[in-house]
Amino acid sequence: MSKTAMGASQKDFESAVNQMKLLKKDPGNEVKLKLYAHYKQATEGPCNTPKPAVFDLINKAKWDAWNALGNLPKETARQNYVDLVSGLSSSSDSSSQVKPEADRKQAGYETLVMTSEDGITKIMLNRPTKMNALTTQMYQEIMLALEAASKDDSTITVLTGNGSYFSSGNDLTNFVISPDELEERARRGAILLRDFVGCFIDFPKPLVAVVNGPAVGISVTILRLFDLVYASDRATFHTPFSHLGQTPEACSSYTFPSLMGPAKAAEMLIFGKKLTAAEACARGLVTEVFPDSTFQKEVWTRLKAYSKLPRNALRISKQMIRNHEKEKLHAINAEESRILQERWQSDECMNAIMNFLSRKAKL
Ligand SMILES: CCCC/C=C/CC(=O)SCCNC(=O)CCNC(=O)[C@H](O)C(C)(C)COP(=O)(O)OP(=O)(O)OC[C@H]1O[C@@H](n2cnc3c(N)ncnc32)[C@H](O)[C@@H]1OP(=O)(O)O
Repeated sequence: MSKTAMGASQKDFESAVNQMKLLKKDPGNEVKLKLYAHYKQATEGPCNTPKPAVFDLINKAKWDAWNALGNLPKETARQNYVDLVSGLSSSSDSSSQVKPEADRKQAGYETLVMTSEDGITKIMLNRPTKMNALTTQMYQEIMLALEAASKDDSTITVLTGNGSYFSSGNDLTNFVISPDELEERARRGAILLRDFVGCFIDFPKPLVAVVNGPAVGISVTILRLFDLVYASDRATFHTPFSHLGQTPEACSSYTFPSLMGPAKAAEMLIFGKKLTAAEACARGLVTEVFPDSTFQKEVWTRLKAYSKLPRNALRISKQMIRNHEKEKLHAINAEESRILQERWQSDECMNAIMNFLSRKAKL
């Protein structure tokens, strides 16, 4: 649907509203909130209802989105709504078309960029405007990408981030749900977490993290399941679980104390101390730190040289190291996921997420 000098007509708007009802694929919470806000602004004007109670998570998030539009004119909101729906319809149209094999690989991932070159498969988190915060879709796509990488003919697999962050961890809007959905969503979240971490425990080839910028939460704890961790000196490592009413995951309740000693692990995992790249390297979480100005060049030169080493020897050596603790890691992963399932339903966790969503608290 094209824009006109006058903006979208009422007819365009109504047709977009109807198109939304036919949309097959869930566009995700973020887009749904935007659509809601623009619909309300287009039909009722600026937000005019009382702010919902703090525990009414879903209505509060909707109210915030509508209220954030301020005095945006109805015509502009109508046009924005039409544009949003038009973007969604064209992407779902194109995904339903049959594509040639080569295209399908690229189109398969919406939140990642996956490339293979010089014996290296690179999985890049690609949500730079949200600091590569991990949505449910992203966890699922990372698992698919790891499975594909485990079977391709590359020697090394790399995970990195696009933009200024490696990743800001779990996307906190994953928790924007109504109270009656909470139990079921926590149950599904725990399964997703267990399966996600399980893919890293079982990954059969050398796995390298290229930590291009700050890392938060699960994007820090998962690092101990990599074989090499290269970090820019701009990167920081932050696990603010207690601040979020949550507890450690990705086996870190076991791997961090064994890596850096219980006292240093407690400082990070219980008290949320943020480490610089140099500190993380001193504690054994990072293999090597590079100046940000030469980070990409130095790291990729190093990895290209490693990727020429005998592939099977690398793979077998990695598996020999991992096999000593694989069973234990899976048991710890299951237990941590079970505990988080309970935590996600706690008032402490809900309050922390509400604070983030209402921008009272930032790390
Ligand atoms: C099923 C699996 C469960 C696994 C469990 C894992 C536990 C964890 O990972 S806990 C860690 C959770 N992460 C956080 O608590 C980080 C929250 N984010 C922040 O504190 C700040 O955004 C951050 C310090 C990372 C960056 O601050 P700024 O540089 O000031 O940028 P902005 O805050 O303006 O961020 C830009 C944009 O991105 C959105 N964002 C960033 N991180 C997240 C996140 N983790 N979840 C949701 N959204 C995130 C932020 O809201 C901004 O969005 P807009 O306002 O729409 O522009």
